[in-house]
Amino acid sequence: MAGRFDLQGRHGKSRVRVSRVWRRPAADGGHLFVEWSVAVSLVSDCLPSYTSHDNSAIVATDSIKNTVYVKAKECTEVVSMEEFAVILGRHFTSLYPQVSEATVTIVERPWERVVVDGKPHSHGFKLGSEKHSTEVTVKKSGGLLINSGIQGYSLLKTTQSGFEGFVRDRYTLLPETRERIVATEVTAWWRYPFEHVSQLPSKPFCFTQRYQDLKKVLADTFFGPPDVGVYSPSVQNTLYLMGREVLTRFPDIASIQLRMPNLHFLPVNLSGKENPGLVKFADDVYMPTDEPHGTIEATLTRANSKL
Ligand SMILES: O=c1[nH]c(=O)c2[nH]c(=O)[nH]c2[nH]1
Repeated sequence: MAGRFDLQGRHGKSRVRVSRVWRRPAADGGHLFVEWSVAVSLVSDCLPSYTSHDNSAIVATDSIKNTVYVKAKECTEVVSMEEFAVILGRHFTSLYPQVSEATVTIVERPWERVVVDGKPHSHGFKLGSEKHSTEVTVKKSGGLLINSGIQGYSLLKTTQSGFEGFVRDRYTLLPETRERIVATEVTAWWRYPFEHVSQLPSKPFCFTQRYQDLKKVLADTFFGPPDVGVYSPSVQNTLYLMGREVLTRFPDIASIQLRMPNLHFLPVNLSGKENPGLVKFADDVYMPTDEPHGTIEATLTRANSKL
């Protein structure tokens, strides 16, 4: 309590951009490279800095920023984003008595190794699209929360999608269809099962590999087999099947949250008095638009989960 008011504060540094190279020989697969945007937010007992001129308990946000670079330097062995976030969280909560909790958020810029003449390049990278991110909270007790996610994962298929049987009333114009384009930009968040730093796997569990595997399960479920695909009766149903497949394939994931906007491709029909039937839609010409777009989201949680 600070006088008559209940006061809770946090401070930290956002958008701390750091890159790291791990210089493996070409024979071992070449250089590894990451670019991360790191945010650190501390729960720290420094109330006098809010209510008076006493800054004596503040870990300066400038020092927080410097720490990100010091820890990146110290990671001489390859680390995943999740591991790096835990390293930072443990550092702040163990070094400073006044810091009871640290939340570290990292978003990765998706640099991907290029392939030249069919061979993975030893030190060349290009920027991909979808982004991997993580939010890790470490408590002084060692209590842990690791959520990771994917953003901007754009998926589209040109057929095997429809939408029928929905409410028809005086507000309805949309025709029913069994043939449409379906496109979305998936955002997903999932929770890892480690609840204390002592439970963290050394190896071979690798957060980065898990991200790649999970991404593949999401896409494979969305698309279906390469030759025939799989019919989607709604974005809702496809979203559910994607989430269910993740929970089925990865028993240690307790819960997944999926957001899948429905990015519309509208049939083009152009007609006027002088040019009747100028363009008649035959599942060929569309007007892409994401404004407005449908918003479909759901969270799937394992039925027996503690969450
Ligand atoms: O898959 C869909 N789900 C909806 O809820 C919806 N609403 C809409 O107009 N089109 C669609 N498509």
